[in-house]
Amino acid sequence: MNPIAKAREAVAHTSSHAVPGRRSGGHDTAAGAGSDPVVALRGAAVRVGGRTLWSGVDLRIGAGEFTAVLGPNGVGKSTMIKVLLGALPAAAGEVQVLGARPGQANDRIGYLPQRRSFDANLRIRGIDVVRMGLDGDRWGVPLPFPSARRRAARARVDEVIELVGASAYAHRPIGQCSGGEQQRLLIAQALVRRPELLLLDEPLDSLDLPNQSAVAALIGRICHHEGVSVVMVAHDVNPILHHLDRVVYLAEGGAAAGTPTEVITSETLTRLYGTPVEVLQTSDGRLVVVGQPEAPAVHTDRHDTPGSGHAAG
Ligand SMILES: Nc1ncnc2c1ncn2[C@@H]1O[C@H](COP(=O)(O)OP(=O)(O)OP(=O)(O)O)[C@@H](O)[C@H]1O
Repeated sequence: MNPIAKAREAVAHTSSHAVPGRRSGGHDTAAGAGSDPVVALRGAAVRVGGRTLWSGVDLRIGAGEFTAVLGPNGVGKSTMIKVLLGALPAAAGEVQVLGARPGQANDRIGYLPQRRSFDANLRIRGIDVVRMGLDGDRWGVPLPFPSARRRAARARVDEVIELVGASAYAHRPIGQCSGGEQQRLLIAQALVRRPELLLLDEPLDSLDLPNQSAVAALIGRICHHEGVSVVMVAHDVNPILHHLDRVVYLAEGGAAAGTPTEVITSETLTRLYGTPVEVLQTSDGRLVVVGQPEAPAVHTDRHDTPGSGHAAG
């Protein structure tokens, strides 16, 4: 076995679920080894376009945790979300989500796909976008609900809009809301059915720094105060670092999971990627990963050059 495969095997066997469950940020949630996991993968692999993106992934994500899925561009982070939703079958191994096969518990999951911006001329209001999370499959058709259920639905939409702090602009056309405002409204849409698990695909992408912090804090509150488990694909871990319970780093040959301080280290990432990786900390606490490899055949829109330093994620 070559040294890289050996290193990957070592990481796959020690890190994915054997990293001790010490908590990072002092969030006292019900998560941990004792409770049923919201997500469990065993020996999982995924193939797209005839190529294996990752394989041998063993992973347990506890209930009530805020977990980030990290890794180089093109490693298959968004694809993992698709696997969890049952949109793409695992090529090998076992995958369970909320105790069921992927796709079978989707009515208990809120999902925010990778960001799509709204056309500035779109007249549909923010509140209507949120409402679509409840009855989007019947858009434009009068609700057959009795009036008590209609009132309850309206109350839930108002409640969730208030929860994300979007009351001031929810009646404006969504195309006229800022990127951060649109993202809050989309998070409200994903929350409106009271999901137990929220799957978020790069929700901070293309937001400016203040909005990244504000939306990260909102997601942290939704997780730790509302008790919704969150699995979030992130390109940069720094805006969410202080809200996270766990991180999962994906690599071609496995995954490393644990608290941020356990996983985002030179030693763990060097073992995972089988190549020297250095984790540096700036004076303001930001993490910078140097030397993390690019996955092969990735798209090229926002990639760093291989071997260059970039924010952890
Ligand atoms: N249906 C498909 N057919 C062929 N290749 C695909 C398909 N879907 C995804 N891919 C490829 O699989 C790889 C992983 O894609 P994915 O979007 O999961 O990566 P990612 O880790 O989320 O990347 P990024 O950080 O750049 O968003 C990419 O190289 C992508 O081009």
